Amino acid sequence: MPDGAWSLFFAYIYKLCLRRILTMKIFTAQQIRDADAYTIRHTPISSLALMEKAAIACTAWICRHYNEDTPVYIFCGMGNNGGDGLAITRLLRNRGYNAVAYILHHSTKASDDHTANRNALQQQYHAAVNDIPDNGLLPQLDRNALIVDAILGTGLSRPVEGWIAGIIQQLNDLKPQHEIVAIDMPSGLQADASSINNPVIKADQTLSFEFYKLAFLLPENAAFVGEICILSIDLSPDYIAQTPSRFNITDAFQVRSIYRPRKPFSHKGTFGHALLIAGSEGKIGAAVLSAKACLRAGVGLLSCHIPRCGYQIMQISAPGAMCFIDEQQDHSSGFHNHVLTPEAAAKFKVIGIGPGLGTAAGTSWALEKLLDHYRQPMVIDADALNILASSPALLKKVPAGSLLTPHPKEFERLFGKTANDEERLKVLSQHAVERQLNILLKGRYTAMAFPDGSIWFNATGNPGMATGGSGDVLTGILTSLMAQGYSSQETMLLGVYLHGLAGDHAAAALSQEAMIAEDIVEFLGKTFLELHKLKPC
Ligand SMILES: NC(=O)C1=CN([C@@H]2O[C@H](COP(=O)(O)OP(=O)(O)OC[C@H]3O[C@@H](n4cnc5c(N)ncnc54)[C@H](OP(=O)(O)O)[C@@H]3O)[C@@H](O)[C@H]2O)[C@@H](O)CC1
Ligand SMILES: Nc1ncnc2c1ncn2[C@@H]1O[C@H](COP(=O)(O)OP(=O)(O)O)[C@@H](O)[C@H]1O
Ligand SMILES: [K+]
Repeated sequence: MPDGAWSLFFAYIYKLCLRRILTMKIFTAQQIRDADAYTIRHTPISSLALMEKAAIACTAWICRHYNEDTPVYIFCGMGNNGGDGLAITRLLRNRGYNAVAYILHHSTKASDDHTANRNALQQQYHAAVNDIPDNGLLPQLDRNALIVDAILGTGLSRPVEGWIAGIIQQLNDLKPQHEIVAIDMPSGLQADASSINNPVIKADQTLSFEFYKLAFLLPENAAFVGEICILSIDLSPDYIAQTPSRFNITDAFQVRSIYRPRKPFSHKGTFGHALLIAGSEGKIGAAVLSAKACLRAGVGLLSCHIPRCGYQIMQISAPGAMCFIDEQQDHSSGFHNHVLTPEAAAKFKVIGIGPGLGTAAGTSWALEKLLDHYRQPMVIDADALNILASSPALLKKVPAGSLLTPHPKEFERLFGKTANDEERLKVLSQHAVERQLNILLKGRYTAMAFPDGSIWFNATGNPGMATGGSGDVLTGILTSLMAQGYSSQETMLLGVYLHGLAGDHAAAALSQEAMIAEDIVEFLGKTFLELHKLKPC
């Protein structure tokens, strides 16, 4: 290739990487409007052309997923979301689809781009434009038609009510005979606030522009959002780069830039010695899963503190791990002895505690003693969290920089009930900031809150991981990465991503149903290889 072509190629790859990094940001509805306006002001693209770009991307997606025989009904509002719908109707017609637009007059004034697209559609395909009167009655729809929801997008300014709410209800009632594809947002869903008890379209698929919206990542909105596809419409990279966002989503390139491949002359001392405190009678499996994950995620040395009943089980299941055997048969109560002096504590790069630990009185007592002496960041999970939840004074003693990994029930025990998911995120972040802790809240999109107030979501993982022991595996991975010298924040971002991706590989090989927590450990190897192959951006 000539030199000029190479530099063009590299510029293209750089732009691609930059765009990937930029679109990790989750903007508010207002910031998205600003991005839109900035792009129109600072690049040679008009607002109508931007709408056309959005419509072209949606049309291409629809054509890839539905054939020309599918009747398409497009319900359009009076704003720019409706404008998108009208443009999509025209573009689908151009491609031979029987697409018809229905306009809902929820406002007396249409946006300029809505009007321009209405005129363009009417001029080319007069019969494709219909108005729905405000009696709120839906037209008769052909069987198995596709419904496109372009009623309301990020311009939603209040909960939907009245006859528009009635239309949303009627459209939802048409499922499952008809699938619904929402443009940008399912109508009625607020981008940045809870929509609990509001009328919202229940989309099977949401085609959204440029960014994930916060609402898409909240469990309470799962029934509205369906599958998500983010379509790029080339909003200004300058605006995106210079605009701070509190919420972000991790991606492969970001975690690749955190991941540090091993240097040829490194030795087991380079990768740290971790102490894992886990297991009680009947729950030694949790300790084993965690230990195996810790070893597979690359720790240099691993010691496990376990009750007497777990000794043989651990040595046989995870021969790579060393064992400290507690005096107690069925639970651990002497693990604080490892850290009574600073010299003893310094032996371990990190302590991971919790999986299957139990909440016996002796265990709670030892945890209190441990927290009295140990000031390094720890990884705290499961029963260790339950013990902390029962004592606010103990929670205060957790060393700054520690990682707390509650699932929703443990979170509620620790920090109390909340009215909705948005409020729960606020509480999550507030505790991370005030206590200088890194706290994740497990789920489909695990939310990770950091002491600087930022919240990162993870998108890897699948429902196959909803099986006992998956969380124990995560604790092992996080403990391992901390031991290897990753910072608390790096550990969380990288560890949660790897855990989910290993789960995705396990599901692809074995099915979501048949995969079990051990399989997440088994597929960590494939996951590291995949990460290693990526070039950091
Ligand atoms: N930024 C981008 O990346 C790009 C964005 N694009 C698209 O633009 C969309 C945003 O468009 P938008 O700003 O015109 O808002 P939109 O969602 O159509 O709603 C506004 C209308 O709804 C009304 N209204 C509000 N609440 C209501 C309620 N509860 N019940 C009833 N009515 C309600 C409000 O009227 P009013 O409040 O005055 O009554 C107004 O008429 C975005 O989602 C995307 O699809 C792409 O085209 C290109 C690039
Ligand atoms: N539907 C899902 N999509 C993605 N990840 C999931 C899903 N269900 C569970 N997980 C992941 O599996 C893990 C389950 O953890 P946890 O509930 O603590 O399990 P356990 O206590 O049985 O070890 C979490 O990391 C969670 O994010
Ligand atoms: K919509």
